[in-house]
Amino acid sequence: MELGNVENSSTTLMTDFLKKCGGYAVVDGGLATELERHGADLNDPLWSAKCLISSPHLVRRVHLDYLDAGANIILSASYQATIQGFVAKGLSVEEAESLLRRSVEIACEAREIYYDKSTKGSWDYIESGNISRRPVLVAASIGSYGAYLADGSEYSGKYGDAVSLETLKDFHRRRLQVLLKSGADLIAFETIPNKLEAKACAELLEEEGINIPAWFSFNSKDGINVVSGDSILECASLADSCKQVVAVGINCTPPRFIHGLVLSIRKATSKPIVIYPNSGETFNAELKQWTKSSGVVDEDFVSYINKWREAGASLFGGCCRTTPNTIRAIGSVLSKNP
Ligand SMILES: C[S+](C)CC[C@H](N)C(=O)O
Ligand SMILES: N[C@@H](CCS)C(=O)O
Ligand SMILES: [Zn+2]
Repeated sequence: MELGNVENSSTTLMTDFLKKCGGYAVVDGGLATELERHGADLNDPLWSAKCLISSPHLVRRVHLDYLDAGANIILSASYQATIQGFVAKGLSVEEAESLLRRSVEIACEAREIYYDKSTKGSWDYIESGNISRRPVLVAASIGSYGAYLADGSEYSGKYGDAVSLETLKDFHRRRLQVLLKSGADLIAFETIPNKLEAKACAELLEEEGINIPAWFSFNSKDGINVVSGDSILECASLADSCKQVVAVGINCTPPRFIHGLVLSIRKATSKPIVIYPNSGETFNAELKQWTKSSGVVDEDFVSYINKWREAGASLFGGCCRTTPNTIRAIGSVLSKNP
């Protein structure tokens, strides 16, 4: 496919999707958070991806809970699933690649189950007088290199001088190729902590001639820059110039920082902006636990939504420590102000 066509078909997918959703779409919430709430122990270098081996039924269950809560986009459990990480656990490369594909298949199965249930909520989208199914996209999650390091590096973005653009491209290449052929509608690059990694992902998308749309989601700890200190404007501009990127945004960042970041991103791109903050709590990477003190309750989280919408965002969900209740509340706010 020529690059011009790639841009057109990718952009159309997101534009049509948002139109069908009524202009604003609901993204799911914390996947790992819910896996833990259901009893999974994620104190492991694979973190949530461990469940792809030990409890795939639980992953499907959590996807389904988010669909029941109103999500239009669900993200696969591949955030910290890497071929390198699975091989370090003793799996073969073939088994590792199969688990990556499985992460997307599980999300697709949840979507099928959800549609089959044909509940009132799943038939609430009306087009030309006809009642249709609520649009649901499955996004293949790709966590940053820092996620694979399993030491919380996605919250610093400091990879050291030894990690070059080529290192990052080599790290991401094969997983991206596998996930591209997994049946996902969208690739979600999540928690990108620095400009170098954004550049690596953008170059890979272009070099591989990829015809599935992608979003780039950065994270921040000051509301001004991405976590490494790189400029959010420069990161968003980089995403803007990549043809395959259909949305740019922020995830796993405290809600109080989002408004300013949306305003900055809007200066760099006219592409849809995706926002899925965490609860505002802090992650202790050594214990792999969250420090509870500083979080916001669902009502507070949701009170920000209209402000983020006015600033220019159009896809809203939650990241770590948010739950189906958060997502239900987001859907409710959006439907009250169509
Ligand atoms: C988004 S963080 C909470 C994911 C877990 C982290 N990469 C770790 O393994 O410690
Ligand atoms: N999609 C991942 C992101 C972690 S930052 C999750 O929700 O667990
Ligand atoms: Zn998160």
